[in-house]
Amino acid sequence: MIDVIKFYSVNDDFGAFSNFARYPIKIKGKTYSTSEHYFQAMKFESASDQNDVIKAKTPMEAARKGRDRKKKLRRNWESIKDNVMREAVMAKFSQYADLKSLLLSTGNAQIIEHTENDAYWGDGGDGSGKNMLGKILVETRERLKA
Ligand SMILES: Nc1nc(O)c(N)c(N[C@@H]2O[C@H](COP(=O)(O)O)[C@@H](O)[C@H]2O)n1
Repeated sequence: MIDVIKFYSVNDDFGAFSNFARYPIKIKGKTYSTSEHYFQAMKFESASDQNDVIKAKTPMEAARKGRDRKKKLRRNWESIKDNVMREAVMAKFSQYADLKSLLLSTGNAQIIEHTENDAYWGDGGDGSGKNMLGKILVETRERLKA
């Protein structure tokens, strides 16, 4: 029984867990090319800034646009970002039966976004990061089991 699952690249065994995986999601009647597009677009209040992210051709481009500090970040972004991620991840895993099965197939394993590029959503590469995305995936799995 695997008790720790690590992912990062979309080509990893569990690469579908990455927000960069190409699964369009629908939230409040709008379609986003990936969960990364949704997450990055929600950083902004202005519809034109959101649309600029939404129209990005790749999740990496969406991330670059979302990280562009020339755009005006939502005032309360730091306090809402975990819930925005929860919403994106739940949308993705509830809208695709194959993804839901993959997530449920991990049983009770810990899930870790393993990367030195990210010490908040990921583990920072050496385990010192918060691994918030991994934790939200586990939370989502438990909600989908219920
Ligand atoms: N592929 C990739 N490259 C990076 O540089 C990353 N930091 C991540 N992590 C993902 O980035 C998203 C959040 O980005 P913000 O730094 O909050 O803008 C989130 O999807 C992480 O899983 N991935």
